[in-house]
Amino acid sequence: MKIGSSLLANPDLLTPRWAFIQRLLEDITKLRNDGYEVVLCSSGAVALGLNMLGEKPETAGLRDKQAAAACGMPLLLNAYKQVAHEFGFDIAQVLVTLQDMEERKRFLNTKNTVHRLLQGDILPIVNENDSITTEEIRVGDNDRLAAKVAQMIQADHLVILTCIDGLYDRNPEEEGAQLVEEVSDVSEYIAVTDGTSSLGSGGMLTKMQAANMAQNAGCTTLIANGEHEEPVSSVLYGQRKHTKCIAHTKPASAWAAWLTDRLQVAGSLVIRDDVAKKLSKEIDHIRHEDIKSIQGPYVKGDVIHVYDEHGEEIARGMTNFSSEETMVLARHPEMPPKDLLGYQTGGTVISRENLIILEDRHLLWDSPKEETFVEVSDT
Ligand SMILES: Nc1ncnc2c1ncn2[C@@H]1O[C@H](COP(=O)(O)OP(=O)(O)O)[C@@H](O)[C@H]1O
Ligand SMILES: N[C@@H](CCC(=O)OP(=O)(O)O)C(=O)O
Repeated sequence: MKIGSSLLANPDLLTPRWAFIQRLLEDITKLRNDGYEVVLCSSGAVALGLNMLGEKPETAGLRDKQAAAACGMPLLLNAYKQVAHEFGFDIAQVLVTLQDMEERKRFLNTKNTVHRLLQGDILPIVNENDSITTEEIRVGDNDRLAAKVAQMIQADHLVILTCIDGLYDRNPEEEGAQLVEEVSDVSEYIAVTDGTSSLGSGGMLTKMQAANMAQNAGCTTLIANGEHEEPVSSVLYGQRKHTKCIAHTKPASAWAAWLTDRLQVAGSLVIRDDVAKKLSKEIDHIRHEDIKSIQGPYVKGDVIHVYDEHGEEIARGMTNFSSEETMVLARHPEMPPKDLLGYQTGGTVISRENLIILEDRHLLWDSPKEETFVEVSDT
């Protein structure tokens, strides 16, 4: 489950909302007794740390927020620790960065830690390590981070608690806005997800993106207002209104889900239209001679996005070469790759087992700006 900042910090005083934490952990105790394994993804560190620095949410910059997270994290965890103690269980903190989710080895390492904590009956509390992340290398919102965690542990449900009853069919401030109770295709709602609460980071947009990632991994997302006596179980047991984003009946494998549903784009390729048309039918990998242009820099092992010549995203895959190496290979298709790179290689840029062709179920990313691509034909 994921808990937004405005539920954990008093929006005016920026102090912990003890009563909410009490209700939440009491409810988690009940769920644990009912046999659920719970992982918590908690926001609130930045909001709770601002007072110590004399900063306000509206005016704090990135450096202020990095420092505020360092101030607020112990306050947040202390609150959880104290209340969990009352209910007779232990908590543990798992602080992660973007790379821990995006790099396969680190992802699996984090997964082992979370599983070991669950085995020990300890409640893992996950958050981004905001103090050491910068604008370019951060997840930035805990909605998508929670979806990554759900994907990691192959969760059945992701419950996102926020300050509103769920997704509305238009700006919730607009007259006549209606709660959407069930969503299959989240792409239908991306256009109506503008804006956040005063303490929030991603608003409904990142909740929809998170729901899509979870769906693809076979996990149903429930988005609900946290202001309730039994904030989570009442949603999970269908006792009050919320938004349910239904999991796909044929979820991707753990590998395919990790590869496809990502938090940041490392780089991109544009491939020739004739190859793009045959992809998945006659062609199942990408070779250096298929490439029209490259957007880097990226390194070997990064997951890159593949576009056709019209800017439509068609696949994602783990690359066998850095962007520099790919360019060298693509510019000299007539030469043996071994001679170009100085080591034995076949020149396949994305191998079959590392290439996922996108389906309707995936939210597509906009093509990066044209000027950021380097044409293979330019010398
Ligand atoms: N279509 C929509 N339906 C519901 N909320 C929306 C919608 N579009 C934007 N929002 C905004 O999303 C906010 C919730 O997200 P956010 O502020 O990030 O909360 P949290 O801190 O819980 O993540 C709501 O307060 C609302 O202003
Ligand atoms: N990692 C940040 C929260 C980021 C975030 O997603 O906030 P929110 O939109 O309130 O869930 C923190 O602990 O303050």
